[in-house]
Amino acid sequence: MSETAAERAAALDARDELAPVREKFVLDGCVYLDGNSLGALPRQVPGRVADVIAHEWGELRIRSWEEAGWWAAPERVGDRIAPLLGAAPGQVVVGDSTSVNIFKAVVGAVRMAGAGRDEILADEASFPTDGYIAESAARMTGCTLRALPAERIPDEAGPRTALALINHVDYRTGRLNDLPGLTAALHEAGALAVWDLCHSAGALPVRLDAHGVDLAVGCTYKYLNGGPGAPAYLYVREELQACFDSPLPGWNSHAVPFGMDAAYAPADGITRGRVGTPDILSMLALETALEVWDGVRIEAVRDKSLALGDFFLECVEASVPEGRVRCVTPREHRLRGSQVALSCADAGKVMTELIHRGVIGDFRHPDVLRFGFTPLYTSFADVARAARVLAEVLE
Ligand SMILES: Cc1ncc(COP(=O)(O)O)c(C=O)c1O
Ligand SMILES: Nc1c(O)cccc1C(=O)C[C@H](N)C(=O)O
Repeated sequence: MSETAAERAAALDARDELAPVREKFVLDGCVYLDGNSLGALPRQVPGRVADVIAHEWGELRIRSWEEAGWWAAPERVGDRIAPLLGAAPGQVVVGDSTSVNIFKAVVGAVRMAGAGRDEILADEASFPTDGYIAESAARMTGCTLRALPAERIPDEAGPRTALALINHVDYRTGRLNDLPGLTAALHEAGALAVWDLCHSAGALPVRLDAHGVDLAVGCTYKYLNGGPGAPAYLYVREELQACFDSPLPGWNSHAVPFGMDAAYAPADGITRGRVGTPDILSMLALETALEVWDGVRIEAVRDKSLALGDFFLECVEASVPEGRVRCVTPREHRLRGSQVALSCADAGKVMTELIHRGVIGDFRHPDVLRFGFTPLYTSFADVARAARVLAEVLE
């Protein structure tokens, strides 16, 4: 079997249009399938960060806010991410963590929703931070919070619903939620759709503008390879920006930040999603990391992601002893993100052993082995090797 799988992998790699992109990353002899938690390092980043430190900080110092473009970086890098989200320019701003942006988006959406809308719906399978922040935002705004399965939202959204906060891809199972359908159902109910794109941005086409998404957030350290703690982003649809009333109106979001006025006046446009001084070193590392996307079609990324997942599942089925793992990721393409999650007895110990043997995935409580596929650098050979090593560990 392993020879056949290796041969098939070689044939698939040989006709992969994204194969050359792998060379743009620093990788070692391991099979790295944890890019859905921390993306690999793009080769260009260390040199750029060294230059920012030595030249822009070391020599230009304070002048860099203007001369090196530091001040405008949150909007500029936002515009660099926007095409990957299917967003026209001027709607994405980079900064803060995803958790902080969830807070801005949820409170901002409640404030936009208007009188009588005092209920927040939240996808119950969300990454925990989404639920924690939504709960606090609900308490602060006098709303009630109702957690429910995402697919119940069309039936449950009603005249009191201000918004629903939904994860595009479930971090644990890899299930892809129906962004167009759920957004349309929320609009039908007069509510706003707020999406967390952490596990979809850079892995599949999102098409925020085309589907009329209201607000969205996401991190940049997974499929966008921005690095540990890289700043997150906030999307506010252009038509809503004039009524976006940020709950964190820091001076960077002021219409005249250097006017130092005691009274707050929000900037126009997506700039009002900013808060305080941006983390420039991380922001510029991210900007450089995004260069790996030059010339890459997100549709090609999606096709390869699904092919990698299909191939992994085939190899696992052919080689892992029957009954040792159960796939908790939907097989259907329309329901799948860019990872495969396998439920397995002693999953924590199994993952430790996989990592010891050079296959890096991760373990999620209580029994899930997660394998993330980053089409820019994951090869079919990686996937065949991961399945083979998994079979060896489980034998
Ligand atoms: C879906 C989702 N939302 C939010 C977060 C947390 O984001 P942050 O640590 O940037 O606040 C993560 C992962 O860490 C996540 O997977
Ligand atoms: N953000 C992380 C971190 O700071 C440390 C370890 C892991 C993470 C993650 O991103 C976890 C990830 N969101 C997940 O899907 O589980």
